[in-house]
Amino acid sequence: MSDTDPTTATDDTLRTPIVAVLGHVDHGKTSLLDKIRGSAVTAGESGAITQHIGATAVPLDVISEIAGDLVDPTDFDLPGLLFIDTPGHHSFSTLRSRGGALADIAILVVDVNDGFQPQTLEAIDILKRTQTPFIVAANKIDTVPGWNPNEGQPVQQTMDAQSDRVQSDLNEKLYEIIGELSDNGFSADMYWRVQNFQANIGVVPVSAETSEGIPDLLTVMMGLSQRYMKEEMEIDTSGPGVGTVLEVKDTQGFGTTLDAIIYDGTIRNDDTIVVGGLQGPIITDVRALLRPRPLEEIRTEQEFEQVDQVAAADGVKIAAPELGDAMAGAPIRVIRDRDRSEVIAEVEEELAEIEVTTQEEGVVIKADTLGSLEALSSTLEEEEIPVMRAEVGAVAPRDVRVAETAGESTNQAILAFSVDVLDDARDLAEQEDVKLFEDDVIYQLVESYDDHVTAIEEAQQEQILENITRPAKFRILQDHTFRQSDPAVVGVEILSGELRRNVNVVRWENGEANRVGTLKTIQDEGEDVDSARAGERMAVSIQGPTVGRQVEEGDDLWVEIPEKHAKILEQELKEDISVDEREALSMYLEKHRNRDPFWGK
Ligand SMILES: Nc1nc2c(ncn2[C@@H]2O[C@H](COP(=O)(O)OP(=O)(O)OP(=O)(O)O)[C@@H](O)[C@H]2O)c(=O)[nH]1
Repeated sequence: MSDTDPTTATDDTLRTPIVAVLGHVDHGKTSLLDKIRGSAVTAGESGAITQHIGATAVPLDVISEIAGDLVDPTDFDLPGLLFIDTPGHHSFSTLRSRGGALADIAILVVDVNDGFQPQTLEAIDILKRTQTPFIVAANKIDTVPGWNPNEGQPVQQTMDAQSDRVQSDLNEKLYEIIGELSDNGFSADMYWRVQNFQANIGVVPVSAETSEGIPDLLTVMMGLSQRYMKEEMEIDTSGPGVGTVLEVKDTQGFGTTLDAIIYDGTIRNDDTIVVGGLQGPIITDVRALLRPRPLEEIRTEQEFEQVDQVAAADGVKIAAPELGDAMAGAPIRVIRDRDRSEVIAEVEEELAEIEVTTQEEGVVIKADTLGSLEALSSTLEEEEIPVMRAEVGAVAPRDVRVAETAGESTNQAILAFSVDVLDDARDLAEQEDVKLFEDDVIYQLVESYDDHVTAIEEAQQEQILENITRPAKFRILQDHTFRQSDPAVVGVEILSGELRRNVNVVRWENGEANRVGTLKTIQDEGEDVDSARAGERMAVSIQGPTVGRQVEEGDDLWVEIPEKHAKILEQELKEDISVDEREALSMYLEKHRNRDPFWGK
């Protein structure tokens, strides 16, 4: 272990704040992280920046070197910042700790040209829900037309050096971002105007390309943590370690291992730990704690070196037996001198805390980590989409078997978030007509499911409409009786609605609807047609009446609508029928309701 690495010094009582980077795709999360790492490597002496599992630690002296005049290291006693290496809110929601987000603070990256995009909003929702303080990095300022880059400079300095037009162009874009933040319930301003970072979101213009504004970004993050989070950073680093599983993976020579972030206490290479697993807590003995070798030694035999212990906050790879069932996003707790059952109970509680509500009827959801399962489930809850089964892991045939049992056809679906679908599960799903939805973006996953539901509902609606008698009113034309009876064939004009074949026909007499017969065919100039619309004139055959007796030329006739159909039409399908039909329906209902006010209700 290097002495200059503050994050592993066990006598520290203030731990490193954990920073996550979120934002819309391509807005520059990875570039920004790379730039921070790169600047740190350049600024620090060799070895000052250590490789960690899943995270990059940037110590305070390196930050102050990058930030120059902006930071006076004597103002700070926090050891630096620990940046989580995998950007994006997917990893952010995986990175949970007891009671919320693992990250203490976040950077929301927004492309100045692109402004707020769907994933920006999704990230904001997650930050709100987890109550994580954040600042906004308004990225790509170097792309403003006419921009004159000043590599690595503080942002106000480089902005002042730009032409008036460039300055006003950039300001306009920045104010748009501030406006969008305010639309989402956050009061925000340029960071140098923000007095109270708890009440206001600071916007830091940066370029991940030219490093302009990077000094400011680090300064603001450091200041924010020091000012508002110092108390939360006060931990007993010598206590038993507490952490979160980032990833479960095979490591050559060590079998299944856990990449984990320890956010409290210390983990030692002879500790017994409790880890959240698919079937409940796993109790196992640490075999080795691994961290990447320093860069200069990387060519030597092994990628990892063993360490005796790791203190919060830090990333570590844990090798131990029986980790096959461990879940990404699950808690890890060291037992050491604590009561074993108490620690197990704590892990159980933490697992139970991850809220995924399931119901008897609903869809099946699968996700790669507990955190993402929780995030997906909460999105579905907001959308009122019921979930029947929720699990971490790849989609397997038994998931299809479960989905198949859903009563509603819309629920015979599996929503798979960032997980594999086993080949035999895919085949089975196709065979059993269970719909599979796969995506790495929650809102897109939910959107494609929604589209599917809409399509099913529309098809069902059409099916219902097809089997329902639709309203129409028509008049027998004068001098247009082609045949008097058996069946009567007369010329008619459709007055309202759409007339179809094979319907019963009524005539209103003294407030009563009297059935006169069944309309069998409709002909347009000698050709059979299925229907006729208002305004059209047709020849129709009606089985039952004799013209001159039950019906007369000039009579107004109506399609007879069964009461049940009338009710469905009025209550459920009103939006799906034409204006014309709606008009015919309301006249028809009115006639009935003159006699019986509750008809069709
Ligand atoms: N000119 C300029 N280009 C940038 C800047 N930051 C990022 N880019 C470019 O924008 C593109 C996307 O950047 P990434 O860092 O991959 O974006 P990301 O948000 O990590 O994207 P995902 O990981 O795919 O979600 C890349 O081509 C970068 O080179 C910037 O400040 N200026």
